Amino acid sequence: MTQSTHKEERNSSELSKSEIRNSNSEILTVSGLRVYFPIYSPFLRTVTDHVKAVDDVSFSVKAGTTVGLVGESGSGKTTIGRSIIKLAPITGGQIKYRGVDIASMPNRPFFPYRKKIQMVFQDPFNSLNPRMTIYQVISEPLEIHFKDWNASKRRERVAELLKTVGLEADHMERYPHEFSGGQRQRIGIARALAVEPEFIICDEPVSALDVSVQAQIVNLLQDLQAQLGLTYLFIAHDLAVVEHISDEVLVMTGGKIVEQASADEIYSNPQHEYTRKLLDAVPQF
Ligand SMILES: Nc1ncnc2c1ncn2[C@@H]1O[C@H](COP(=O)(O)OP(=O)(O)OP(=O)(O)O)[C@@H](O)[C@H]1O
Repeated sequence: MTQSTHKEERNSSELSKSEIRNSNSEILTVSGLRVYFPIYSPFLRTVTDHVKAVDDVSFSVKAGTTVGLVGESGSGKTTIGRSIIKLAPITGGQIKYRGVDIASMPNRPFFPYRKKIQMVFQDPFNSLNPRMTIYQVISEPLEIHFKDWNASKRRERVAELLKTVGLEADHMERYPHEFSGGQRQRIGIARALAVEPEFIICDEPVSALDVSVQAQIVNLLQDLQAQLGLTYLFIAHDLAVVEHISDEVLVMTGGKIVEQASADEIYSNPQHEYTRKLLDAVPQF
């Protein structure tokens, strides 16, 4: 990529960020999404059934907002997140990003969308390669998406990203095991931010952390949303975690969305029995 093309790309991404902040339009629309995993019988040597991990799911996410996706383990939350970035095979339905159907898109044209849509994973320790320095971890997506950047430009960007997530620039020479769980999640967030995404799928980003650290990471994500106009799909198994960060909440069980409402409505007037069950599990202080 030439320097001028790169500049144009940065300008257009800055333009789209201000558009995001100023618009309240839908950035992601999922319609009738199905993800069925085949169950193969080694005895019969054929597919005998399917796990309906995601079964006719529809929802949309407005730009600059957070949609919380809540449900118990195995309800299909991660599969939805993974299907948005083509890490899970889509059986049927549509996923539109800014009006373009990305579900049916081959990998090559999907590449620029993959830059706009990033994922933050649950377990920061497992998701970071222990043999890579923090510089290598964060600069990896830069090498993929900004191929014309030289090493000094990448170092500059990594230093800036570390400061953005509340760490020090000289942390880039260290290894993941030298950081606490909360710091490692900050590193995971810096890596996701590296390529200037618009939309971040946060897959249980605080579930592995102590409660006090959870609040710090949720606050950081909220600050970043305000600064950068980010849109989040925030996955959690616990309604308490999504309460403060979500504008809308989707409640999921058995591959289906059973309730969809604003965070306030979900808490004050839950309609579905399963939502009430999840609320009963929220600790009272
Ligand atoms: N690659 C796969 N092959 C077969 N079945 C799968 C695969 N991935 C997920 N599943 C199944 O799909 C269902 C939904 O899984 P998923 O991980 O999306 O749920 P989840 O709500 O995110 O749960 P958790 O919080 O435990 O990750 C589960 O029954 C799971 O076993």
